[in-house]
Amino acid sequence: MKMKRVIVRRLKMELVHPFTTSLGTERDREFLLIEIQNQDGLSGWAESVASADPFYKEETVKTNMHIMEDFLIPIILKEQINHPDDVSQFFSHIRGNYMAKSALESAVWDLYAREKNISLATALGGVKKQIEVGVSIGIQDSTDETLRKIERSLSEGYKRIKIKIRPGWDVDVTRSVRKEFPTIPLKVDANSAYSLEDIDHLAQLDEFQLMMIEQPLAHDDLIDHAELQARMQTPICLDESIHSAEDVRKALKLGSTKVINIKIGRVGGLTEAKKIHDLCQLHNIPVWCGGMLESGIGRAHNIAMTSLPNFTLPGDTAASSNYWHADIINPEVTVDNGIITVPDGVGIGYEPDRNKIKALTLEEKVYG
Ligand SMILES: O=C(O)CCC(=O)c1ccccc1C(=O)O
Ligand SMILES: [Mg+2]
Repeated sequence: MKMKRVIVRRLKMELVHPFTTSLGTERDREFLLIEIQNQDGLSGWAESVASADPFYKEETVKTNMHIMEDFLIPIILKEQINHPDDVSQFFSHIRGNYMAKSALESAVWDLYAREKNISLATALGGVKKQIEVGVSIGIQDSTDETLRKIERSLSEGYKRIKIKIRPGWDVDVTRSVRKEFPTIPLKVDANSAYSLEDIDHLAQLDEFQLMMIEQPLAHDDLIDHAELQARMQTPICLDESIHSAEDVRKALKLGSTKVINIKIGRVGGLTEAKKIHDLCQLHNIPVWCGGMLESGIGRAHNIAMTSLPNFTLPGDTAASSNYWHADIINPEVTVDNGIITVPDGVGIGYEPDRNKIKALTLEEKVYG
């Protein structure tokens, strides 16, 4: 592969509904969209899941801009990349900055699949033609609103429900949900809102036959999660704590987790995501694809990755219309009775809509 040009666009898209977690409320998403062009005029696309604020993880749109411009893009333009797996090798001496690396690497993956005239799912070794998806429901103003939102999602066919929790909005709301919906696949996500001091409180969640509790403790912790897991029956699923297959190896050794949420951006790209998938498969640890309120382009990468065989639990990849008035791909991502059909078109399988992208672009930088 020979990369000719990298275009970084900064976009802002307004969410259909505000999304509240223990980290705060998001009303829109500002993010970087990457287009990498080769000599033959083909383009590979991806987005960075870094947001404007460093609340979920350290990275932001601005730190991504800096790392991409000063370190990563010069590598993409200079090195001979024979396969997308090479990219993470070329990036490996740059510490951290997973989301920035992932955005560029994922665009190389899309370009690679387009050059080979195959789908990204096929390029990754995907096997599933259809994937099951659930929905992530933010913290609402009242329990009633939460119940109504869940009811609507279930009527749309979503295969499982995740609700966000935080101190003051956890055991009681979960009890109400369970009472109204005794048998639905249900899980909760705390986004690191608790500490081991809350161990007795969190253990009350064992009453509710949850599929899992996602990232209850600190964003960078493995040790305390192991102590909590020893105390709770509900499986712990790590999100924020996992950046690599190495992190997964350590978490399994410690007993910190029984399920892994894979987010391509959080682990530095699709090559590392595949490694985590394979390692978990080897250890009979189920994985599922997390979400970061992506536009259609990041969503398309998530769908391709979820076609790998060990994505056995429904992911957070809901329909475009769950987030956006109008998405930036054609067609939009649609969900039929909780199922997305993995596109078999070339690359990510959805066409980026240049007119819509242009209308949402606040800034554009061209390299090469
Ligand atoms: O619908 C989605 O994209 C998932 C939303 C979600 O849960 C989330 C959104 C932003 C940041 C972190 C998380 C999370 O999974 O913890
Ligand atoms: Mg999470």
